[in-house]
Amino acid sequence: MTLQPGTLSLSDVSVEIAGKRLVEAISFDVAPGEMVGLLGPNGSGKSTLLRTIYKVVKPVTGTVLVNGQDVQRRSSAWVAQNVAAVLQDMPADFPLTVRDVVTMGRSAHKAVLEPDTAHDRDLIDAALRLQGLEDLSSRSFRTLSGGERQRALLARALVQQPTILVLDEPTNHLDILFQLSLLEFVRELGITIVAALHDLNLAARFCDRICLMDGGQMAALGTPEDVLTSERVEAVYGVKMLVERHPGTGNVFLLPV
Ligand SMILES: Nc1ncnc2c1ncn2[C@@H]1O[C@H](COP(=O)(O)OP(=O)(O)OP(=O)(O)O)[C@@H](O)[C@H]1O
Repeated sequence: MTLQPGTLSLSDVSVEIAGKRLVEAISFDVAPGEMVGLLGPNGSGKSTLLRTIYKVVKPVTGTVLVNGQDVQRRSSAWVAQNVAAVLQDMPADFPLTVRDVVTMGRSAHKAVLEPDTAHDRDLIDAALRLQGLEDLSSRSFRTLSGGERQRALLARALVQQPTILVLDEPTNHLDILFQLSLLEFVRELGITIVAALHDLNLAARFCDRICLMDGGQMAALGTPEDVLTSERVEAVYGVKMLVERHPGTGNVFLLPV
């Protein structure tokens, strides 16, 4: 059986740092083109779990298979060719332009010091254009606003041409229009996405399934309708929420009571 590109499989993944279990026996599969949202309170282990997918953290138990391959047994270069990550609060105190930062995404597919080709430049131009960054391309990355930086980092991930996109709170610095357009945009890419999100309503609208984390464990996994019940949200977040159907989209939406 051949696996379609974009298959992700987490099996019994646990992470321990400094003797503390931060993630406990998480298992789920993500199908090609599916978007799974990781939800959960602050400190519930979302970022730590995401780090195991792009091989920055090594699990103490379990495996992460990307396209059927155990990421721990593959090189960082192989992982970068298959998985791109857009992270929150990336350090910005370096003297690179926006274009330089986006260009870094191509390094996953190139040897050290290999010059850019016309194909690389086309991809970089297209990603800058898609993220509305053409006019900012020669600006220093560190002078960008939080939202502009986020879009530049997404452009960098796009030129990496991943089969799986990992997003860690991608809408953090974005105004509501950019939150919606970013999530619409990444959904239309048609690639596999795992995204840590804090906004339950955006997650309900854009994710096929939700993995709800609580204290490093999986509290629930399923469709937004199945996972985001008022009882479960109150149990995990400690907040009473009214769960309704959005009259326009038909998605569930939640309001604090
Ligand atoms: N390198 C580390 N050393 C010690 N503890 C860590 C380390 N990294 C994460 N933690 C702890 O692990 C727990 C989970 O952190 P993680 O960042 O994965 O949570 P999160 O769900 O992404 O949180 P948030 O929503 O606040 O971003 C937290 O209690 C955090 O303090």
